[in-house]
Amino acid sequence: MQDQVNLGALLDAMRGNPPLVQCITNFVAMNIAANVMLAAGASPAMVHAEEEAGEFAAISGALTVNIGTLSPGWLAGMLAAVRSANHAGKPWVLDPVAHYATAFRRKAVAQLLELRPTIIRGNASEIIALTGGNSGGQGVDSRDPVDMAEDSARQLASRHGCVVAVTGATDFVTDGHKAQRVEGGSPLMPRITALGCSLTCLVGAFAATAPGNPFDATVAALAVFAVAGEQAGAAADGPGSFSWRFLDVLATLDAETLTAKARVVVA
Ligand SMILES: Nc1ncnc2c1ncn2[C@@H]1O[C@H](COP(=O)(O)OP(=O)(O)OP(=O)(O)O)[C@@H](O)[C@H]1O
Ligand SMILES: Cc1ncsc1CCO
Ligand SMILES: [Mg+2]
Repeated sequence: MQDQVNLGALLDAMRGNPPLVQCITNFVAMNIAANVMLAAGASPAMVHAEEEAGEFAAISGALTVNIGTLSPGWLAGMLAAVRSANHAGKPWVLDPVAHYATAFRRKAVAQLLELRPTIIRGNASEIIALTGGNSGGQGVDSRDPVDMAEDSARQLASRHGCVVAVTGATDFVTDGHKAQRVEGGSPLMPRITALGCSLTCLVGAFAATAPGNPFDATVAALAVFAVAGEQAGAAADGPGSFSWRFLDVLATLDAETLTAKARVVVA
């Protein structure tokens, strides 16, 4: 029997002591991800230069690394930040955006995986391809259902000793032993760019709050997105109004509502 994650307590704990999270994310995501973090109650800093990324990781509560708009200089900054986070015992989250698309990305992700991420968060196509499976992904967009990625997620979690989150219509989280699904969200979410990248940063915020429990931290971040996405989606006229409504709902979502509305089930 798996314990229920105490979602409301984790949200209050995160907001009560807003974690500084170093977010190395892509050019597309930087603004929306920072706004999502601030609305949810975390403290993001987009710091990626090789000259300072390692120093900054040492003073952050967690680090997130997203390869969406990769270049050699950024990769050097990512590797410096990850080595420093590992040295300082800080959790770090990998978002392997479209890693299957080019040799440069594949090599970068292999290097990052060797440095043992605490958590990997990706869409179904990305997670399937990380175990060498045939994914239907096109560029940064998933073309596979989450249930097709569940075996890959379990394998990946066991192989790398990390938590793996696959997101989509219903999310799946595993540490290789236990697994849970998070239902909710809105079909409008994949129609706005970089919400997955923003979610990766929020996973980092919860991991900073609960560094000893990356599984619960991941479920909590996904549940916040699922509940806020569902509420924003119910009121939105399309992707544009969804985007601002999502930020407003994130900012007002309280622990009681999160606990009452979240649909987290054992897988
Ligand atoms: N069809 C859907 N219905 C409900 N929620 C969804 C759906 N698709 C995605 N989501 C939600 O959208 C959020 C982002 O997940 P998604 O899998 O789209 O990330 P992604 O593909 O990495 O996004 P991006 O690369 O654009 O940042 C998650 O909270 C996920 O649960
Ligand atoms: C559209 C896009 N291109 C590179 S990264 C990114 C954001 C979604 O992953
Ligand atoms: Mg993505």
